[in-house]
Amino acid sequence: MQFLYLAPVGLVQAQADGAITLSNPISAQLLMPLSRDGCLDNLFTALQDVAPEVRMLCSEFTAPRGRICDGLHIHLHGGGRRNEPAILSLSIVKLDPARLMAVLQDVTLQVQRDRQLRQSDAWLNALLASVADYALVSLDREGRVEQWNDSIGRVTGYTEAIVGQPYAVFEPEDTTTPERARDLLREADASGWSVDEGLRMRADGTPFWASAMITPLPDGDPGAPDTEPAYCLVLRDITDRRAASEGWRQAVFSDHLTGVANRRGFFHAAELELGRARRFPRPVALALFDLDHFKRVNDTHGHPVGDAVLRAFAEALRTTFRAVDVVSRLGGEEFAVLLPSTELAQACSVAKRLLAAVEGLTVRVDGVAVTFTVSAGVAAWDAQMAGIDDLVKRADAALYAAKAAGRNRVECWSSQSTDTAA
Ligand SMILES: Nc1nc2c(ncn2[C@@H]2O[C@H](COP(=O)(O)OP(=O)(O)OP(=O)(O)O)[C@@H](O)[C@H]2O)c(=O)[nH]1
Repeated sequence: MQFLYLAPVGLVQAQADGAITLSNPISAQLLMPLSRDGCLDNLFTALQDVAPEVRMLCSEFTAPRGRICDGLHIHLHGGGRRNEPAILSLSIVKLDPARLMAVLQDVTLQVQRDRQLRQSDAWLNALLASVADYALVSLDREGRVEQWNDSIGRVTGYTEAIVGQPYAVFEPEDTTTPERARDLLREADASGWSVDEGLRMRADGTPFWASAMITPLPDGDPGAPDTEPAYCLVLRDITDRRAASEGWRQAVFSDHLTGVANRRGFFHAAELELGRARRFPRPVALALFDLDHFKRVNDTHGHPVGDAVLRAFAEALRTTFRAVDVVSRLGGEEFAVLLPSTELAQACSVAKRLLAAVEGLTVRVDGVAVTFTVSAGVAAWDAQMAGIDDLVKRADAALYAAKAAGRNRVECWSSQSTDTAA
């Protein structure tokens, strides 16, 4: 009896003909406004105007007990204003041949929310179906693709098999690091969004230039499982726009002779990378390269052959280092490579690999075959450094040590190499 009174839903016990034998306050609240004469003694009479079928449903239910209806929605005329119920949910159970139990609930808000959700879904589906050059990707907390949709298929060609993969799957191999991918999520957390522009790859291996914007989804529940959607990634194919600005970028940031980044491009990229390393600590290494006795190449074979050697060396750098590494010509026969997310030892071993590749290289131009060697100095970023100039100084000291020790070798920075340089 106490349960009947305290239940958060309307409960009505009635006889087979609808005569009410027991009801709780909530059911009275819900049914009273429906009653024509202000009396509440029969369930069927109370529902006569809004759900006349209930009487018939009960009379046609011939089994001795069982569920007559479940969650039947009753739409009330004129409801929904001033917080009045507009939709009731009604379930009726036949307890035995003589008794019915009805459960009534005001589901107005719930139904409205469902309708709004369905409407949002319809809008989103319409959007996904009509956008031509955007892929709208939901990501989980770890940045993995959470769901596939048509826009992803259209822009990137990926199928549902992409679900669960890190969003870096859209980026060509070696053009990013897991740290870089995480940076964009953290940046989005901190400032509401993050944008990255760069090369992306379709499932069939064709590249396109994309702008990628990540925004955290509102109301993310911090306790939700890691696989729940937590970010929205909007990937836009901007190859056309990029083509228009490419000439300008090339002129400002590329070395005209070798096509790698120029001094300006290097310092621009390095400042960005060190900014990231300051915010989200991770290793960064720098390798400086200087061709050995390059003056002799020019003096012996002429300047055009020297140029061909510089171009061949830049190509060797490009093929040895990862796409995410910033290969640049600082000037003359001096080159620099910035290696994000790389420890000193790893950077030294790649530099050694490069020297070995150069040793096996013969540049043939105008009937002349030229071989050459190169020296390298490698240093690693540490948080005590004021900026990129400090890192360049260290790598330069190591390079000086490599030249002093006989050339065609790699030196990693240590306090001793600083002494040598001094
Ligand atoms: N062909 C060509 N030569 C260049 C270019 N820029 C600088 N150089 C030459 O690079 C040479 C650098 O010579 P040095 O600084 O004496 O160095 P090195 O002969 O390589 O000797 P070490 O570095 O001590 O091994 C000079 O002869 C410059 O003229 C360029 O764009 N093209």
